[in-house]
Amino acid sequence: MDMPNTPVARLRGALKRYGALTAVDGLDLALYPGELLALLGPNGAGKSSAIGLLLGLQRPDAGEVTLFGQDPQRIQPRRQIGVMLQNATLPPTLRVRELLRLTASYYANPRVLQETAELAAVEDLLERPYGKLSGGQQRRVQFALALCGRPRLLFLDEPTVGMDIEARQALWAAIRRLVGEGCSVLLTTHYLEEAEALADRVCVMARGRAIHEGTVDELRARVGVKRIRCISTLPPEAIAEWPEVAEVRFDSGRLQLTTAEAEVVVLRLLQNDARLRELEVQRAGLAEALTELTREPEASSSDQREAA
Ligand SMILES: Nc1ncnc2c1ncn2[C@@H]1O[C@H](COP(=O)(O)OP(=O)(O)OP(=O)(O)O)[C@@H](O)[C@H]1O
Repeated sequence: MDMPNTPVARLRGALKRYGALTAVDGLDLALYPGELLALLGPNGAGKSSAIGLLLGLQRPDAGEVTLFGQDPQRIQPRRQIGVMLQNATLPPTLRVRELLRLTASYYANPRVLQETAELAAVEDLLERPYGKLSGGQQRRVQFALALCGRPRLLFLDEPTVGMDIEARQALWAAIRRLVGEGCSVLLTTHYLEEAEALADRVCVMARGRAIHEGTVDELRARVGVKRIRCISTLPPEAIAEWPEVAEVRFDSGRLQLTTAEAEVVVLRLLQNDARLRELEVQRAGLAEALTELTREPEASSSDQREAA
């Protein structure tokens, strides 16, 4: 799939191992100017490791990593990014105003302090020592620090953890505004509604790899799939031939069908099997779909991945 622009951040066949564990397993990922890409996936999928590679915090064992077309450890690309990681440690005695001034001084063309404070909704926290703030307030300050340098690219690793609903929605509004100004954003989140609210594109990771990439609508379309369970005398091989049926399984005496057209399939089942019993139709939610997408395929493959 060709995109017209050059990526602002890119991983090509990136591999990162920690001892015997492969955290990032030949990952290709590209982020384009002005887009918000959400990186989704279960705990340990490799999202933070992928961000660590893009930030130059870790070096890949194989593959290529570029930030604005350059090595991420070089100062020029680093000056154009803002970062909000999961475990930020900041000096607790410094006041928020001081932290913002200090961080802004690293950038060539930072925002004025008032604008940063307003964007991140930290105006009322400016005179408070960082260490005395609540968890949610500290996250807002970390967001302010990430955007104060007017970055072209923002890395937001689970930015709204610990925030109440109001703070979360204010942060979403701020992110939208930044993207509207042309800033690119790489976001990781476990809140699917956050990805739905913000992302142009999502990349679902599992076991260090990208297993699904596309728009939120495309992910939703996969979610649109329903599961039908029933006890039937119809042979599974015959049902597998029905055009609306994507998958047939036979498990503990029950048929389990996957389909995007549940009503049509239910009708055919009822028409063809007068003795059909225990019919159930389940819709996969977004969270369920992600679980489905990222399920460990075989015990053996995870054993291989973590083999000592
Ligand atoms: N510094 C490290 N040393 C050893 N193993 C690590 C290190 N960092 C990450 N890992 C392992 O690499 C794998 C990927 O971890 P990573 O933090 O990238 O996942 P993640 O998708 O960001 O997870 P989460 O959603 O929990 O933040 C995990 O199995 C983790 O235990």
